[in-house]
Amino acid sequence: MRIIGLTGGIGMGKSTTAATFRRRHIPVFDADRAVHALQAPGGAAIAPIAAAFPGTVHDGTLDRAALRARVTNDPASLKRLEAIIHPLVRHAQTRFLARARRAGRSLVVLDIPLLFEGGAWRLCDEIIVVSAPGSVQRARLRARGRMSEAEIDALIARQMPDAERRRRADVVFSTGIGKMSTYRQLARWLAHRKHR
Ligand SMILES: CC(C)(COP(=O)(O)OP(=O)(O)OC[C@H]1O[C@@H](n2cnc3c(N)ncnc32)[C@H](O)[C@@H]1O)[C@@H](O)C(=O)NCCC(=O)NCCS
Ligand SMILES: Nc1ncnc2c1ncn2[C@@H]1O[C@H](COP(=O)(O)OP(=O)(O)OP(=O)(O)O)[C@@H](O)[C@H]1O
Repeated sequence: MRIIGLTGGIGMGKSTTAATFRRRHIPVFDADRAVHALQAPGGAAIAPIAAAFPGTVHDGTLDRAALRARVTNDPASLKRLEAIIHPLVRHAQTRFLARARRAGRSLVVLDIPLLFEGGAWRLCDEIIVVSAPGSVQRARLRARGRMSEAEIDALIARQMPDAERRRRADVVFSTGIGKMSTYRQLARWLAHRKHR
């Protein structure tokens, strides 16, 4: 089974690219979604977060904005949160890979924002990085309207620089032009792989 890593900075187009893989019946592990599931009511991360960040969990429900505010400009708190979340995500990822192997899959995708930082790149046979100009990235985040300009700056600043990610990629999909162009790059890449 070949494992493809899919990563890129926030808003660069990971989810959009992952959706295209899914449409082609290639299973995708979505690390962000796994985090959300762990943090949903009843999720395994709720109790440790409530203990480490008092006041962010009410009646078993996580206040994401409150937790985000706590960790945004506080590297030590973010480290503490990551130390809770990342082992649980890795566990979910291991289960995903085991299930895919049992199902006899030949190709799977790991969609992980922190693919390089978290070490999952080591499991991958090939790595795709999605990349768009910084101005496009910021415009997309602004359009979502969920983060303040300061939160956007802080998040981009603490992520790995785009140039470094591209350097470590086997293939880069440019996602700054339009979705059709990204679909075409992906289709070409998949077609090429089949002949190997
Ligand atoms: C701080 C939290 C509660 C904020 O929640 P919120 O709903 O506002 O954002 P969401 O989780 O949807 O993430 C928004 C974007 O930020 C990126 N991001 C989130 N956490 C991190 C991080 N620690 N480092 C880099 N990027 C991150 C996500 O990949 C995503 O692209 C949440 O992001 C969290 O628990 N983060 C820590 C877990 C983590 O490291 N996740 C990274 C993916 S494995
Ligand atoms: N190739 C593309 N061309 C134009 N717009 C795109 C393209 N890819 C993604 N977008 C748009 O950019 C925004 C971010 O895309 P997407 O959600 O796929 O990024 P992401 O990397 O998964 O983000 P996050 O890191 O926050 O999860 C979306 O509004 C999406 O419609």
